[in-house]
Amino acid sequence: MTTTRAPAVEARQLIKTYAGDVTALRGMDVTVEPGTVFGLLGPNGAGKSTTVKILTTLARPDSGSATVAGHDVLRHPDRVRRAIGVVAQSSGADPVATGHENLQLQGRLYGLKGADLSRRVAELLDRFNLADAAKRPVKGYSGGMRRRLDVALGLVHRPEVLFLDEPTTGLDPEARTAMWDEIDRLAGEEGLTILLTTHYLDEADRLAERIAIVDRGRVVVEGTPDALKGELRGDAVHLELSQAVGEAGRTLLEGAIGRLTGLHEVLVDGRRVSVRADDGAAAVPALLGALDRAGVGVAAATVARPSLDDVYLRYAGRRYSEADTQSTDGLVLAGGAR
Ligand SMILES: Nc1ncnc2c1ncn2[C@@H]1O[C@H](COP(=O)(O)OP(=O)(O)OP(=O)(O)O)[C@@H](O)[C@H]1O
Repeated sequence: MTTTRAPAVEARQLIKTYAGDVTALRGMDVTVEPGTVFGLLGPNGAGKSTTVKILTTLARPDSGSATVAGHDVLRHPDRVRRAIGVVAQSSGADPVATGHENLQLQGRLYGLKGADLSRRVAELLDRFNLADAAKRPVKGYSGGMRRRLDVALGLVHRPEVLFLDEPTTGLDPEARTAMWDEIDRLAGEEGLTILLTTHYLDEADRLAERIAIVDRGRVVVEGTPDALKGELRGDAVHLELSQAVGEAGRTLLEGAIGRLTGLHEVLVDGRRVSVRADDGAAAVPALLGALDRAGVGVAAATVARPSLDDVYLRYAGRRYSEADTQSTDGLVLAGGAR
């Protein structure tokens, strides 16, 4: 017999307007199944942090409802707080205190004490590879160590649901990969439910079983990374012509390429030819042949799997990079999300 477990997180039609008439959420819906990693993906200002703030009881929606670990965030915020761990964008650790002291304090805040507290702190220091640095003040930690301590702090009281708000922003590539491995481990071995927000397409692709793409305060599309990418049929083939073609050449080429089988969405623009192909590798020789017969030289050809950036473009109607007007710091574009 199969039993259906209630979602670990369920938000329905959340609306939130800030002072100054900024509508941060315009009907946000999120459902996260227990024991899964869910990624809220979107550029700056999309509404990810506001959603997390409401789900973690730090902000109230104007309307809409939400439950976390089965508790209503508005009616039982205290129960929600006991069931969740929160790793905010900015570190909550005291920089003057040591890693050990920070964890001890956090544990006491959640009512742990004595041998139970000491055991939990030692376990987390070990687990997050911070045992050697445990007696050093946090201000001397590297970015990666601080972030690992932040996650450890969020886990002291053994929460059911962990919220990670941009867990790897500002980390170098090595620390980022280490954090990804850690998140994988938490989800896999400990059955923790994780809701993470991220700007990084490749991060969502790598970690999350399901992704919701958020744009202007609502989810524009949701699904598994593969399903989202699979919606973009086949491979993207890009050719660079040795010379730009004019209007007549464009029509001629689009016609010639369009007659080849297995190719769709042919677009010729100056020196660029973009085509969707059922099988990109097989399409290249056929394309080169067609262009050769049309007397057009080709300087370069690339075949790429569709990226989440392409999905974003399709559903949000703009490029991920264009949507992010405030900061492109570390933003991973199409190349990172293959
Ligand atoms: N306290 C606030 N007061 C006024 N406006 C706010 C406040 N917090 C967020 N906003 C605005 O609400 C919108 C959504 O912001 P939010 O921080 O939820 O987006 P985000 O997707 O988390 O962005 P980021 O990736 O930059 O954290 C933005 O237009 C933002 O400027």
